[in-house]
Amino acid sequence: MSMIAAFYSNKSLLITGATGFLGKVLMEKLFRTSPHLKVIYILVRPKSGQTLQERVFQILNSKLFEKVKEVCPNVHEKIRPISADLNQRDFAISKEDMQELLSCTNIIFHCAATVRFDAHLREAVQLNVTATQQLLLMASQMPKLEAFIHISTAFSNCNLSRIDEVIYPCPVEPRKIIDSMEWLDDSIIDEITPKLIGDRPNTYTYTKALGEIVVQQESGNLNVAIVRPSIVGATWQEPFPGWVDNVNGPSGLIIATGKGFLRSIKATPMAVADVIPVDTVVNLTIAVGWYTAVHRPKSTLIYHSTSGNLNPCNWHKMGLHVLATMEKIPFESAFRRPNADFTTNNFTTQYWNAVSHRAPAIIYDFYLRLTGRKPRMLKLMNRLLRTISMLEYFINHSWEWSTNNTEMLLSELSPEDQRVFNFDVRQLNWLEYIENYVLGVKKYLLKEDLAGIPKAKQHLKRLRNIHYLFNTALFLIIWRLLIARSQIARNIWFFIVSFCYKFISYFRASSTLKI
Ligand SMILES: CCCCCCCCCCCCCCCCCCCCCCCCCCCC(=O)SCCNC(=O)CCNC(=O)[C@H](O)C(C)(C)COP(=O)(O)OP(=O)(O)OC[C@H]1O[C@@H](n2cnc3c(N)ncnc32)[C@H](O)[C@@H]1OP(=O)(O)O
Ligand SMILES: NC(=O)C1=CN([C@@H]2O[C@H](COP(=O)(O)OP(=O)(O)OC[C@H]3O[C@@H](n4cnc5c(N)ncnc54)[C@H](OP(=O)(O)O)[C@@H]3O)[C@@H](O)[C@H]2O)C=CC1
Repeated sequence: MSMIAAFYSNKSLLITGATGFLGKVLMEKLFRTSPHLKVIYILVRPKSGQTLQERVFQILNSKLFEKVKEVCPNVHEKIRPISADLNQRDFAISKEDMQELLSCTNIIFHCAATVRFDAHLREAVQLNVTATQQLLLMASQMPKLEAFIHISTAFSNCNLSRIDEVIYPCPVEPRKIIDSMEWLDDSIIDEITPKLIGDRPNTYTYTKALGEIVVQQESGNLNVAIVRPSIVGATWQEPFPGWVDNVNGPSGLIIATGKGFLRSIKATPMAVADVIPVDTVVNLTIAVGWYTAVHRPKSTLIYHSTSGNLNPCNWHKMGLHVLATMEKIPFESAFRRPNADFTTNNFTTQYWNAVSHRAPAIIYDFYLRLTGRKPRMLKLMNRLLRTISMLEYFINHSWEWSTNNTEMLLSELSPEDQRVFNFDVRQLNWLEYIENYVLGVKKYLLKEDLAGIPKAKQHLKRLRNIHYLFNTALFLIIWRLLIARSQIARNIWFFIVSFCYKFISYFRASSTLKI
């Protein structure tokens, strides 16, 4: 029997960000391994015209939760959605709900965040720092609380190249930043943002670092721990391989590559691609919840959920694996054949962006116009290039994360727990993982039927022929223009033609002689 699964039985948990990528996988695993847990409170806001109940219904009826419904048929009774907006004071939670949360919660998993790289500093501070502070205040009023687990990111200190499982200070105290956001207007915030974030690439990583300091400073007597995942990817094993439901991080780039939009990218091929499967992160998080509650470490422990130092894979290898998989499992209706070259400096990046990305988009838009349709490809391409430019920082640097606490925790688990809550990334086979990832993107994100693979392959063949035809036509046109204008080109042309003529004559003569 798993000790960790038994620990969560009969417990009341509170999860923020449960409707997000990581939160859903966390809920799924908790229900599947501890079907006797009492309740999971989730803080949810109404969104896209859906009520809380509709959002929960949609999650429970997704493929991700199919296995849960077998082991825990009354799962819908065990999820208690609480209307909350983490941007509001007291999260806009009703008095009754707040009372219930305060008196019943045993463990908190704080996953909610804005993960956008372009979030305005005010918005990022509100969600990633102030909301964490408020949640800690709530937690301090919970008599039954056993552990508070905060999800941060391994990139919160990405301005350093070697990162230990410790909290690093920031030059300006989070409390001062929180206060200043209340009275500074947007234009001043815009002006000071670059100075505050310093050598970090965006407000996301900066505010996640501030969030960690808040956890350390304001946790009082609570048992707290921080989990820092790196680049979270599709599931490795559970509940089934390759599950993913948003385009963040690598998933969007896999789509862009498979559909033939992304053909080159500025990346350091030998830099470590620190991707970590979402189920590995979730297993570690659940184990951390158990360990923090049961062992009550004296200080706040940080756990890195990274792959680089235990099972490294670089971007070059990953790119090759992705492309090789796309040969076998192509995506439907690709714009061009999947291919991806690495560029290493700004000049070649600009050149290939013009030649490989914008030029084909302009030609395609011209074709759309000719056929009476609205041009859209250049706009789409420009948005993609903007997105890529924001991700570039992470594929052009390498980091070394120590994983002492994570390895210590693994050694503390019973063999059964190591199996049920496996977060040993050394067992990950990258080739197999990437194949399942690409397949998962096709099935769960693009919702493409596998029966369409032969047609997709046919389409790629057609694109290859168009590519050859286009290149031949282009070559002939350029050559014709050159011959018309340059004596050197004419001389070369006559030389080639006479050489071919002589070669053919010699070949004919020798074959006649043999007869
Ligand atoms: C095992 C996987 C291997 C991966 C290999 C990749 C496959 C390529 C093979 C080819 C070989 C080349 C290999 C090169 C290396 C690949 C790089 C791999 C990824 C590196 C990712 C680094 C992430 C670092 C993570 C740090 C960890 C964290 O803690 S944060 C969590 C992650 N957060 C994010 O990822 C958020 C990033 N997104 C944003 O901030 C915003 O989306 C935006 C600011 C970029 C854009 O915002 P905008 O308002 O314009 O609109 P939005 O609605 O959000 O999206 C606009 C359009 O862009 C598309 N989109 C969004 N994200 C991505 C994406 N990651 N990749 C591609 N496209 C993306 C989105 O669909 C929208 O499309 P349209 O509607 O059609 O315009
Ligand atoms: N994905 C990754 O690559 C990585 C993620 N992380 C961390 O993991 C955690 C989870 O990330 P991930 O699941 O990918 O992110 P998602 O963007 O998928 O999910 C974010 C969650 O936060 C919720 N949320 C956002 N704003 C509010 C609000 N105002 N009130 C209530 N809820 C809100 C969202 O709710 P809603 O559905 O209503 O929008 C959603 O449930 C984050 O802390 C992130 O920093 C760390 C490293 C890498």
